[in-house]
Amino acid sequence: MKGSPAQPLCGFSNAVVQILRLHGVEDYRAHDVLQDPDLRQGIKDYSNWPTIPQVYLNGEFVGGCDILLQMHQNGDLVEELKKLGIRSALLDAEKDQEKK
Ligand SMILES: N[C@@H](CCC(=O)N[C@@H](CS)C(=O)NCC(=O)O)C(=O)O
Ligand code: FES
Repeated sequence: MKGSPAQPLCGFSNAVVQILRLHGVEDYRAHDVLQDPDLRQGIKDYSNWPTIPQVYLNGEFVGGCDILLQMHQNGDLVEELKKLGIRSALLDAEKDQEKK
């Protein structure tokens, strides 16, 4: 990403942080490519993907901001988190809604 989860330095990186936060995912490793030109280029070569941010689940490249947003909207992100043993906080938020 650009910047850090606490202080994203680009709207695209910020969007990814916010989507993950919505699902209750705050404990992940983030690397600031603005601090490291080799990482900035190297991660693009590694994933064969031209832009930052890049999201990896269990070491597997998932996509950037657009793809994460799409996965958030179509329910895939909840499913992918489930595969990692992470229960999305959004599921509990929905339950709370039902109770009201
Ligand atoms: N549509 C992209 C938005 C991200 C994007 O366009 N990133 C640009 C601007 S931050 C980028 O990484 N450019 C190459 C670079 O800055 O090294 C996505 O889905 O992630
Ligand atoms: S830093 Fe300018 S669009 Fe991301």
